[in-house]
Amino acid sequence: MTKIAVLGNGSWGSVLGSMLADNGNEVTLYGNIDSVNEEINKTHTNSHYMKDWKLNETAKATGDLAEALDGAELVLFVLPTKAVRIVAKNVRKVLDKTGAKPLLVTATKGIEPGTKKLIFEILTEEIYPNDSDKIVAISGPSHAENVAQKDLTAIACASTDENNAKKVQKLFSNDYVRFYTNDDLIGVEVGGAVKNVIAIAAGILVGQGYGDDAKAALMTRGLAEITRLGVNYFGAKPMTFSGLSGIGDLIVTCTSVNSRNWRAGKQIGEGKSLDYVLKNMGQVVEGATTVKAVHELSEEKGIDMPISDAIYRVLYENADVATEIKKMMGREPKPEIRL
Ligand SMILES: NC(=O)C1=CN([C@@H]2O[C@H](COP(=O)(O)OP(=O)(O)OC[C@H]3O[C@@H](n4cnc5c(N)ncnc54)[C@H](O)[C@@H]3O)[C@@H](O)[C@H]2O)C=CC1
Ligand SMILES: O=C(CO)COP(=O)(O)O
Repeated sequence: MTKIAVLGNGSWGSVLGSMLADNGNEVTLYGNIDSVNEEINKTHTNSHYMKDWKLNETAKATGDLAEALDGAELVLFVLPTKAVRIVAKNVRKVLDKTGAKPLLVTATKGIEPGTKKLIFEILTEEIYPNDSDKIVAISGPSHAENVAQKDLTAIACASTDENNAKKVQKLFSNDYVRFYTNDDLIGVEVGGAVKNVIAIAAGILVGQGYGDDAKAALMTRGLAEITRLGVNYFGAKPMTFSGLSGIGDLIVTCTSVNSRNWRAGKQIGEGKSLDYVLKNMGQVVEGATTVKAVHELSEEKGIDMPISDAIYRVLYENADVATEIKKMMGREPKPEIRL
């Protein structure tokens, strides 16, 4: 039995925490909403984030970070990107006091605007400077709603240290979720983060009434720009984007009604404002944050990211969706394969 702290008890944190408890581990969930912590402890439910579902009864919740981290050998970050740095700083303070050196795992999918850092880079900076070997990222086509129902799922677990990736693979795998190790930590994180932007675009196309050809074109060209950014700016391996956290996650997020990014895009395509959509979602829409970082990179580094740039303009510069689609289709002719 491994003692695990899960930071973030929304939809994915609750489901992963419960799954790890099902796998025989001692799990404490940490979250910043008292009523959610109380509900998990009293009725083993989390009705705001996961309707009609019960957590493993041994999983506990707390709003006290030191209590969650006490004795933890593994700390799993399942927070929205915008909360990772602040919580990581607080984790560092606790670990400095106790001297503990737990393995860090991130399930968060995003790029921090401003710094343009991936999640493992934030955790390295804030918790283990110069030692990213102690960090593993998990990413792949996996919706909390499906895993909660024990649907069959496959996820990549990536680290610069093969043994740490294998540790996570062993601890997290069971008869319905299969984990594959991957040595491209960067590529796995880039794929998981940027597909959220493309999923917003996929939703917008549906909201505008476009069909299957448009969806397939968007996903394929979306993967091309994810790969271009991953390889040219971050130094990812191109093959990673043919894997679970590349094409795999792109497929599920661009096609599933469970995707918050896709649902947000669909409403925007139907004419709703971003503010309205985010307020009513009640859960994180990571693509709306990551698109800022991607747009900054496209402008500052000259990386050609036409879909992400158009989504940025629609979300943050009031650009008209139909005009953006027309502009995209009218770009100068290009060869298909180029990095
Ligand atoms: N929901 C899903 O199916 C999946 C989500 N992810 C990723 O996991 C991450 C989290 O997503 P969800 O669980 O879906 O989000 P969510 O919106 O359902 O829950 C977020 C949780 O984080 C907590 N939180 C926010 N700020 C906090 C802070 N400063 N301190 C402590 N707790 C804080 C909230 O109280 C809430 O419990 C995202 O990066 C998402 O892309 C990845 C795979 C699947
Ligand atoms: O990452 C996910 C699926 O793999 C979750 O996507 P959404 O945040 O769009 O729901």
